[in-house]
Amino acid sequence: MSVLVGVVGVQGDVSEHREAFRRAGEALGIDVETVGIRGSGVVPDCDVIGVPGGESTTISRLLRTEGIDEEVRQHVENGGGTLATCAGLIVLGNTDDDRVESLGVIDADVERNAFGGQRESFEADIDLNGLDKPFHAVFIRAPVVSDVGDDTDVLAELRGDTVAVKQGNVVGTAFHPELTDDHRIHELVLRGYDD
Ligand SMILES: NC(=O)CC[C@H](N)C(=O)O
Repeated sequence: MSVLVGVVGVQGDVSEHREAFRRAGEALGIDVETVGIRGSGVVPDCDVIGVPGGESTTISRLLRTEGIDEEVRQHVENGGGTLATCAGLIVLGNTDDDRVESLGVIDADVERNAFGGQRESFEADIDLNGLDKPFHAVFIRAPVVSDVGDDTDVLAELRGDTVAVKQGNVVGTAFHPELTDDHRIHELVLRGYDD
């Protein structure tokens, strides 16, 4: 059996995510095929989707104009595996920034650019529930999760701020797990597809 992973490809680190999912599949012994999602009609065929970082204003607008937003909503509501990173987390969660049309399918309030000016980009080793060793996380103009709903678990915090969440098969990170050679977060999403 092979698992089809679609990475929303309207903007952001698409090829890095596709590669990370392939490598995570290899590590788990799962045959992973990947596809870029640039228009409607692809998400319904995907077992797993990734929504990358980039600029959440642009990504949310393109999802809507391309007719991908409702398909993503359906996928998440049907329990499909999903990895949403940085801007992807902003778009799938709830933000009160009205320049972003967030979908609200991850029950988490997300604050854009929460680390502000001088700490726009930084790296940190963080402990993440479900991983046995710390994860080296790259933060780029990253958001934080300011509140989560009852069905959403906090996976990781950085100095008191929530930076990774899990809701069923959906994992959201404020940082960029596709930018390092450590694919354990992509593996977390693929687990459950290994039979
Ligand atoms: N690296 C990122 O994805 C940055 C997200 C960006 N700050 C936004 O609000 O959309």
